[in-house]
Amino acid sequence: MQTNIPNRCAAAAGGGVKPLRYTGGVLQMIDQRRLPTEEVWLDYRDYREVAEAIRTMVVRGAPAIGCAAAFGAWFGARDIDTDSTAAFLEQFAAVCELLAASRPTAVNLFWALERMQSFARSHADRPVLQIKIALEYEALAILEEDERINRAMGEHGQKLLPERCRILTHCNAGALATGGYGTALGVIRAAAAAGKQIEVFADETRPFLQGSRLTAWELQRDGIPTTLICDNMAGYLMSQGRVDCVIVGADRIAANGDTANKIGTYSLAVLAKEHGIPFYVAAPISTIDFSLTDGRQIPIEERDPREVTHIGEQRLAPEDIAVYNPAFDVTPARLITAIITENGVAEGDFVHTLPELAEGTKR
Ligand SMILES: CSC[C@H]1O[C@H](OP(=O)(O)O)[C@H](O)[C@@H]1O
Repeated sequence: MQTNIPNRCAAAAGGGVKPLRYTGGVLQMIDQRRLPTEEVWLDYRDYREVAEAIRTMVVRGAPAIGCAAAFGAWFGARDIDTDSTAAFLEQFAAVCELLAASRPTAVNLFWALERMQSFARSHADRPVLQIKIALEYEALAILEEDERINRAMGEHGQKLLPERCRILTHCNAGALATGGYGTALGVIRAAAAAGKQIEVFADETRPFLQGSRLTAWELQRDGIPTTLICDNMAGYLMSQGRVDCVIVGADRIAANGDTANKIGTYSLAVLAKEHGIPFYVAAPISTIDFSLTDGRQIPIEERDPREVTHIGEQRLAPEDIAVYNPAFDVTPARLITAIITENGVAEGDFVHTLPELAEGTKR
């Protein structure tokens, strides 16, 4: 069922729209493929439908994907029909495996599913019904924690910014990519809320256009001055001295700070280095994959060539042309000035400064 419910109140509060809502056992997600022209909310009650929503990018953005997967796992657990805890845990693992196969790069997906499974295992001494009830609350906790984490991240990040700051951002690392408030856009929101004079340049971010369709939409609703540019304009803008820093999100950060993010991020980092512009990554601790020593180990998703050859139904390229469509690239740590998290800002040798920040955080 589709419902058109304006979400002005959240936007007015400067927190941006919340892309997921859970009410009465139904997960409602805004269909991000149809923004900015249509604000359509879709209802989800089944884990397979949630997996498809992640795969087709109804919901996208590393933390938002993790939040959606947590509710998908809860839906799958709810429908398991057994009183045997061992059988339940085995079937629940299969539910999480299907959800994990939806997209490969954003580690938050796997972090959320592992958190749901380890939560279930830790309650293995309880009756199955009690485990199921507890899993619903764990999914809610993951969603509610996410906005709090992003607001803390925003406060740490905004302290890095001068009173007047012209920020270039890529893709959408906003409220739409999270449980609320955003990561890179959370830093921008926090700086604006602190009274700093913020101006944003948003890369359109081909081929899925998260920048022109989502970031521009979010920041316009917040009343934050934003200028949309094509991806190939970023270098010229920097050469004109019109960018004070770059702030982006992340989908997976290796232990040495190498960062996978939307395709085009690496190019921006090289350009920023050339022009002596600070390059910041904003991401929750849950986006750091300490099991990977460096970025070469991060799986990079390749998506449907049609995303490149078409805009909607409009064909842009000749039929049968070869297409390469990696959804992410990896920015080496040496090009990253600082990594902003909810626990503070990591700089310098990330191999040491990231674990220090992560100390004591449920990962
Ligand atoms: C707050 S992380 C958002 C992150 O996810 C985006 O990828 P996608 O839109 O394909 O899910 C992009 O890499 C953003 O930086």
